Amino acid sequence: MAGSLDNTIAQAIPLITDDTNLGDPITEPNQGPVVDHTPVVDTIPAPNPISVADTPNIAHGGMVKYPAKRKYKEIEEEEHAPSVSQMPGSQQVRPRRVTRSRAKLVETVADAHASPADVHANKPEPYGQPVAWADKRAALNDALPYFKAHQGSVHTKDLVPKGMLIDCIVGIRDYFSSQVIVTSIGGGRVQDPITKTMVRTEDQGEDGKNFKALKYALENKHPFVMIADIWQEKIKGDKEQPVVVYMIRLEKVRLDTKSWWTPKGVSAHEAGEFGIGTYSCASHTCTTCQSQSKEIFEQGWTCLNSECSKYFELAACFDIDHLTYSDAFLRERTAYTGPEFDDERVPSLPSEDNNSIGSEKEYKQGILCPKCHCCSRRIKWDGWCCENAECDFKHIVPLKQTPLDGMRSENQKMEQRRSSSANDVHESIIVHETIAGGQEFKTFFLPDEDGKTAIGTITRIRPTEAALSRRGGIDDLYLQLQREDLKLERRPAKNAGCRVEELTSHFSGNFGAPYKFGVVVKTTTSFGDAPAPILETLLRLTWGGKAAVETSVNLIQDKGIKVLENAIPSEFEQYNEQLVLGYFENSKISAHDDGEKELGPNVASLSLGSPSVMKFSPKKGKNIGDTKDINKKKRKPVLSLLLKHGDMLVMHGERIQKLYLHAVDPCGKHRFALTCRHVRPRTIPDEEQRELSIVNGKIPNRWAAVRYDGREDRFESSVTGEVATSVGAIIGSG
Ligand SMILES: O=C(O)CCC(=O)C(=O)O
Ligand SMILES: [Fe+2]
Repeated sequence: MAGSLDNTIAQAIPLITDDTNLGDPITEPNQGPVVDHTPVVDTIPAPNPISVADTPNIAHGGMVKYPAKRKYKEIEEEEHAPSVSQMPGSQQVRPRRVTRSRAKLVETVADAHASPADVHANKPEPYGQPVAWADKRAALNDALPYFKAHQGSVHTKDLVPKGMLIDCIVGIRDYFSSQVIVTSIGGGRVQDPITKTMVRTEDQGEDGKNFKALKYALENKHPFVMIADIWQEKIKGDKEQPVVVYMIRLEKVRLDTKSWWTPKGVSAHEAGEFGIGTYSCASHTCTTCQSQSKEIFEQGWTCLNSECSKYFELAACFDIDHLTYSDAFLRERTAYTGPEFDDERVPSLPSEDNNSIGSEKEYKQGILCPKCHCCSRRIKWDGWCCENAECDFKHIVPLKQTPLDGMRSENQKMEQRRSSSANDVHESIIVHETIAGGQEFKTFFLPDEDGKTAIGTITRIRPTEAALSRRGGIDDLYLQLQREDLKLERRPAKNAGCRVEELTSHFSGNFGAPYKFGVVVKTTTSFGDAPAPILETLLRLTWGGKAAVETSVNLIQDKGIKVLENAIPSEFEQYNEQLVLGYFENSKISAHDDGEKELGPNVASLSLGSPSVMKFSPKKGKNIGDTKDINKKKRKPVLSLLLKHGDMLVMHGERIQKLYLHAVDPCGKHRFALTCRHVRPRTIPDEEQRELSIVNGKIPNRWAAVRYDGREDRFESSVTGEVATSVGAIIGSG
């Protein structure tokens, strides 16, 4: 189906160009006096790796300092980009322009792993500054409300396109000027098994997500830059066969302001800046199908209705690689007839608000640095630092203490909601409840693949009300933690198969022995330098960990539970590491195991603040639980547990980590999870690291002399014999 060339649609999709290499194909000026369809691409200077294209009502305020050295973009190849195999291979007969553009294009692809500095070489200085730019796609996604596509080129919301990313690998006929962009619509390509590049093997259909969204916007006049048209053309496919692709023509809505990427000092004509009505592209009616098509090619008119037998007949006379757009088509400008629209491209900085804590979801999004326009993610718990290494901009919105009553009501509501939900525990799991000193122990024996033999226990320990609210109790611990600088940061997530760097959704910080965990926690603070609430947590979890081991061992004996030999040890190895995770609203930790080879079999965590749901699922291929999904990566959980403020959760038995994954989804605005482990120094091959784990994991003497007894809910000093309900009473006087 050919697009109607008469449609003129206004769009407000911000156009984002990964302009490390913004287009190159049509680089050679037409011969003769007309030079305007030159410029664009090869002259678009692209000062930054990824930037938001200028739209007329954006003010480019302030001077921009560009990074001297730009890292090469870490963007996945866009779906709309052409592949190497689409590049023509043989020498061309026709125009210099095309021949050169092909050479350039091949170069472009070959350059795909070159440094941005090379890619930008020989491009002239731009007229203005980009509204927004970033080194990483993830930063664009985090900072810009109008571009949140982690893969693919078009960001849509409720089926309406909001932003489009055009990357450095361009199509054979792609065209970029100050006012017009012609490019293909992404989607429908597959990876060539040999070259690993994305190739087009067949005609692009109408069912692609991007096509549907852009077509919808075209028909409904949703504001954007402007989609002036969508139509189909033929290009060469993976085996040089002609394949049909959808092309799109984007025009700026307002033509009276200069685009930032226009080369400095060139005339309006050279930059391709034309008014409405100055040029017009002839349309002709097809004698076969009666539909109208514009004369878009320099080589002559062809019917652009792909359902017509005369569609793209030009291809019979010319190699389709040699088709070039006509000057009239490239210079014609379309009047915008859509509604007024808000063209705000610069989101405002989050500010302090009396009704917010500062950990609500809006505080986790990225910012657009007002100094250098770099899209910057919220990496640090305390605030935003510009991600441009050359910019010193910081934006701090201090987190307020979370009100205890609000936090409590979050917990209560969650408990009520969960009490009505069934099927949280798979039938193969043995469950026992015991009470010790008022604390509720719930122990779950996780089965091996035979469904009968236990291989580990999950114990949830729920404190008494008094243990939460008494002076020096768990509520106080939570408030104290919020006053400490825990050096929490979001760190690069290890995402198998994902080439785009993403940060973890939660913030983390490590104390004691260094620990590598799904994410790389590079730094650690020794227990000697750790703040008091971290060490108090260590004492509490040490009791919890030991109590869970004892309870498990007693239950095995008392109830005659069948256990895999040595899978649930009765010994407890003292923790020497604590990982603190901080969760804002909507943060979570996705499925993982804590099965690093350096770790002991016992892992205990304390939940503080908002409630959460922790789920255990069998790993792929393990004959456990519901086996209908046995070969799926994401499997149905066999255990789903509510973790409330003050709950401890102990995993005991290293086989748990081999057979199961766990994930935690907090439901609220602010949560901490503090998890202690035993990192076995002798298993660390590197001498320096081994030494570090011993030194950093050493508990300072005055803390090592104190023990928490959860049954009595009190701290005791083995040196002075003092007993108190608050650890401060002992440490302070010790
Ligand atoms: O947030 C939690 O409760 C769980 C944390 C966790 O799984 C971990 O630190 O490994
Ligand atoms: Fe974990």
